Amino acid sequence: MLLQHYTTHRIPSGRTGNMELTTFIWLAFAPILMIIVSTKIARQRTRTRRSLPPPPVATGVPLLGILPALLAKGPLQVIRDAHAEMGSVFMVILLRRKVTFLVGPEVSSHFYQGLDSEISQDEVSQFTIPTFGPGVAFDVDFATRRGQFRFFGDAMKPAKLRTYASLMVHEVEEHFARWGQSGTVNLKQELEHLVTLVASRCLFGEDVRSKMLGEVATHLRELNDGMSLVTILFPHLPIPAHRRRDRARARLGELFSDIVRSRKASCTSESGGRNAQVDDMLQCLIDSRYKDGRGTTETEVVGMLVSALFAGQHTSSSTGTWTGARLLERDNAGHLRAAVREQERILARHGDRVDYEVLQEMETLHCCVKETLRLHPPAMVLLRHARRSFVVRTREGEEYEVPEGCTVATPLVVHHRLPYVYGDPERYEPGRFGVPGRGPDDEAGDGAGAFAYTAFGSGRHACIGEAFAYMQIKVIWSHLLRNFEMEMVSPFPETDWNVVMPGPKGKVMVSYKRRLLSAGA
Ligand code: HEM
Repeated sequence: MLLQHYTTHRIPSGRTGNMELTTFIWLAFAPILMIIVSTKIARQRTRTRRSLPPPPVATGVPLLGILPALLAKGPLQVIRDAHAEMGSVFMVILLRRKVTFLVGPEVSSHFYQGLDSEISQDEVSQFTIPTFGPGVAFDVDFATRRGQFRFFGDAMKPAKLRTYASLMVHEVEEHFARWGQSGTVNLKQELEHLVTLVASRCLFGEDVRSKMLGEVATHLRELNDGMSLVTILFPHLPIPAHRRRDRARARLGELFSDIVRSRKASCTSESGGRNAQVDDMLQCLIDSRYKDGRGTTETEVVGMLVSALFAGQHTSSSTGTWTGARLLERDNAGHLRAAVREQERILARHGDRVDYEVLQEMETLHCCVKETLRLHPPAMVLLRHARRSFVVRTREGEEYEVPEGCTVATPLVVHHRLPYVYGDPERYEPGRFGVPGRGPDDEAGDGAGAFAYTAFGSGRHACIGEAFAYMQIKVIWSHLLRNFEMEMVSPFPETDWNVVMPGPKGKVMVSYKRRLLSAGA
């Protein structure tokens, strides 16, 4: 039709007519030419990419792959051995599943920054559904999940964090007031309990907190214990830990549904169904709206409460305990002294006031926690699924094509101990983060670039609760440093590698004696 229109009406005779004819031919054929050229370029690119080798594969047993090695040596050793043998990009086969490991900042950018349509969390996170429950996280489509994470993000803005800081201080003071003049405690158990109380107080208000003392903390522990390495492969395997997990999730569902219902009932119709008096995360979640204007359902709010508690509870309490274990290690007496001196200086400046602004000044303590997280990241390995193949280039200049359809893993436990990123990587050295001028793109300060430090993830799925977690741990440890002399009386804890989020294994026994720190210059 278009061609007919031009031939009938637009082509006059003579020179001008010839020019118009030429223009017309160009206009008509240019798109076709462009398509031909771009198809050729695309084919050329595909050919170049196809010629790249896949990552080297670690040898394993037929059918089982590396499973026997995993059971014999544990995940950390298997990953370390494969990394030492094959370098920063390698593949292992686990029960016929291909898992490509990427170690080091140079090969991590697509993992953290790639589009979800190309490298996604969905396929590898289905095992979390029995823990988080229906209607949330990986039980829902991408858009709904992004909406739900936005609701969390709104509840973690600085204005809200300011309110949480004073609630945290109050809860921490109340908890440690129960300690005697001197004594011995299991620090791990103490902090597990305290972190649950603090999180529930800040995020869900008085309603949930009053129930916390009873059974919620126990159920959260059961959820964590029910997420072992076996769970990733067989989330519904009928083992006792999974049965306990399912019972715990069902009970938390009942408890939180009651709370949501009674909170909703207290919302008056004059306030548009909103509770104007309450300003906690529970209320935020109840009031939140998805982009299409839909409100949250009771099941979703309950699921989000469980998810937020689960995401923050074990991660923060184990980081609090590891921070203590590191600072109380004999070799680290100098770092402990530096952290105490910082508290003396802050006392001199602000008296015993601890709030959001004062917490920002605790840089030495911040670096102590950050260095703890480098050595003991609660998320041992982060996972994705390659929906499309992609190319990675190692530090040595080798290129590999990570195949479509495989699982992609970044093991933080190895990644954070690379000697070319962190000098003397096994040493606890909070000062490595304290050099002024180091930007977020050069966390390690040696030019290794972005993705060198990923305790809170990075890029598209970076942790939403990072600032909250730091605040909470700093409130706890500033209080302990100011009010107690402490000594670790059990050996330095080993790591419990059996769970997905490894923490300190066994008891962490600490003796304490009360003191009152005086303000220093
Ligand atoms: C020391 C404490 C914490 C650590 C070490 C930690 C670590 C992480 C890591 C590594 C990720 C990225 C996961 C990935 O890329 O696959 C993540 C994501 C996330 N974290 Fe945390 N987290 C902590 C505390 C919290 C708290 C207190 C909350 C608050 C509710 C929270 C909520 C989340 C959420 C919602 C995501 C998903 C973000 C997304 O996918 O867009 N975390 N966290």
